[in-house]
Amino acid sequence: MSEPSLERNHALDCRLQKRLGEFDLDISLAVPASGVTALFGQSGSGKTSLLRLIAGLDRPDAGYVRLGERTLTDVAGRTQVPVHKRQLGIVFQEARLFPHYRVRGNLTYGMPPSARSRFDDLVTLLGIGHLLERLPGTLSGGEARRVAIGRALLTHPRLLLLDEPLTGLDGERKQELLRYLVRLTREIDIPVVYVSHDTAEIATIADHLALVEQGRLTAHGQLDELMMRLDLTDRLGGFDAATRLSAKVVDHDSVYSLTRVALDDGQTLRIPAVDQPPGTPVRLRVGVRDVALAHAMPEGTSYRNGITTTIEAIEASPQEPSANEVRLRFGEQRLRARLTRQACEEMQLTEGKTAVALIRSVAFDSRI
Ligand SMILES: Nc1ncnc2c1ncn2[C@@H]1O[C@H](COP(=O)(O)OP(=O)(O)OP(=O)(O)O)[C@@H](O)[C@H]1O
Repeated sequence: MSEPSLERNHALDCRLQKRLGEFDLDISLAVPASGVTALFGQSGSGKTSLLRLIAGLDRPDAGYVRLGERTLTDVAGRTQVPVHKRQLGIVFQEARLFPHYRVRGNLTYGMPPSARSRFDDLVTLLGIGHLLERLPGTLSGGEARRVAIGRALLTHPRLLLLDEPLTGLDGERKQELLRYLVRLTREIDIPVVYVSHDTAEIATIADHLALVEQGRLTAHGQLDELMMRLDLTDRLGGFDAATRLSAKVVDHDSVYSLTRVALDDGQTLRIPAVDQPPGTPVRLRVGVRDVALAHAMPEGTSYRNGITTTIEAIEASPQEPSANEVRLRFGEQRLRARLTRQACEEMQLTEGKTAVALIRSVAFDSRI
């Protein structure tokens, strides 16, 4: 098996083959050195099997795993570094805490002295300070997982592996843990591999996406870029075709409970109030159906937001015979819209033309 060259900006490189009964896994994956990489795929596509091979819990039939310059697995070279020596923080669906140790003991178990200075910050970040003297049996599912994540991080890992960390939690607990995870992954300088089949969860937390289908990696890259790919609309359909936009808070309008945010080319949008000071980066989500196009900003409309864009591509929607997918560019950012083919024809929309994208204010979700 030939090995692709090791790229320096990757935390982890692997090429793994494994036969599991009838199932055949054959995946090459490079995990970027920063941000959250989501492994996304249907149930049974091979996400957990891949994670177990990376973690060293299973041995591949062929291939290798490298963490930076370090080889963790190499079948040809007969290398298989044991799980606890891999410098990986691993959190599976069940928290797997030591039942007879208090939370504090669970957190400090295996903690190197160098991590002591980070203990207080991490406990605060995960909101588990009030739980330190409790036994795991008295914790809720979400609390136990926060402790498990804290414990994994205090071992000084070079990569954090999270396997469906929100599974089994109810709606409110799920949102709460997701908020902690988003904050945590922004603050820590450790790359994260995040396994999930929940598109809303991934859209909230992930920077990169690896699409796993039937034991193969079928698409891989920045999530925002993949969501712009019209050819993936069907397979990423669960993401409810949308664009994620990065913006910065400019100011607030307390009378109407709106916040004005600036896009990277200076154009501004009004979104439902976000409780963040000016200058804070926010991520916005705009559904493809929440965008309309006009030749110019119309008068007397309920649309509050118009962005001047250039039409980059127009393609027939694979999902709706009556619709076209339109990709628009402004500055360095892009936006997708789904319009009827009839509207495109009547407005004579063609690639390269200027169009104003009209977006309903209420269509924005800020990233927690
Ligand atoms: N030890 C095993 N023996 C036989 N088949 C296995 C074994 N382990 C996994 N499989 C099969 O491999 C496939 C991939 O399983 P895997 O758990 O990796 O999927 P997944 O994408 O993580 O699914 P889910 O989202 O449901 O957790 C499944 O068809 C599973 O039945």
